[in-house]
Amino acid sequence: MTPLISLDNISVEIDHQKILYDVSLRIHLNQIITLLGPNGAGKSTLVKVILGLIPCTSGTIVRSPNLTIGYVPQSINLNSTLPITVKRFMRLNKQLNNEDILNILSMVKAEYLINKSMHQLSGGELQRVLLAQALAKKPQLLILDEPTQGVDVNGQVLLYDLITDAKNQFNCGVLMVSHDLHLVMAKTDEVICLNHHICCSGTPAIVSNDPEFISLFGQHGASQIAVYKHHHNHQHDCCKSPIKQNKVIVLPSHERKNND
Ligand SMILES: Nc1ncnc2c1ncn2[C@@H]1O[C@H](COP(=O)(O)OP(=O)(O)OP(=O)(O)O)[C@@H](O)[C@H]1O
Repeated sequence: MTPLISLDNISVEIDHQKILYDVSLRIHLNQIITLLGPNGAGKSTLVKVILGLIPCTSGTIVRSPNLTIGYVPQSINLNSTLPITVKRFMRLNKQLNNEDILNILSMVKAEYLINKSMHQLSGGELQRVLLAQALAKKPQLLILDEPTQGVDVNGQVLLYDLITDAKNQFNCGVLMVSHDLHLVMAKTDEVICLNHHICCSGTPAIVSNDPEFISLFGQHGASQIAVYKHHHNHQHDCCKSPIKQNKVIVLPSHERKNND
């Protein structure tokens, strides 16, 4: 199958600082890729390169013809002096009529927000509206940069479910930056760990029924605990998370509490 986008040996240098080097990846339709790595690893930069917002210093990018990309940014800056309802925000996409807006909002369980001010939305509600706007163009590729920032655990579970539903509905490829390993892994076809270069990648699998996770996240959330397979036969220092070769990740209890 032809990839939606292919990156080959991409490097990005800004002010003589190497932010990315030797990054190669492919994203296909109907595939979810999760990008993880420590702060400052270049994840957002890579996303911007893929979006065409930042040029690469070397390497090649090939996009499939007329590729449509829906993008959910890390955050948006709304002018607090300009009131804007969810409906008006959705209308910034001029091709949408009222029915389209309602349909796409109901897809992300946000139709009840249609007349609410964007400034009054909770973190989870805002992310769902941003997701709706990204989905409104029926993207072939959906890109999300830390979509669960400021969202509580139940909201995170819902958001990842909605992303998976969207992938199934549109058969699109999905690339998301996420730190929510324990929630996102069961939804992910491929994990890429970035620390200025791709230092490891692998395929996750579902683990089990840890009673503590069940009590924290409920049966549904607990079913999403990660297994991470490290494909390389060498070690890197990039992965802050407890990723070991072919080992199950079990988050330490203090991290679980932090995620509460
Ligand atoms: N326009 C820029 N000019 C100079 N340096 C930049 C620029 N954009 C990013 N950087 C630097 O590149 C590095 C990678 O930044 P980036 O935001 O891509 O990391 P990240 O992995 O997304 O981090 P985080 O997890 O904290 O969001 C950082 O050291 C950052 O300061």
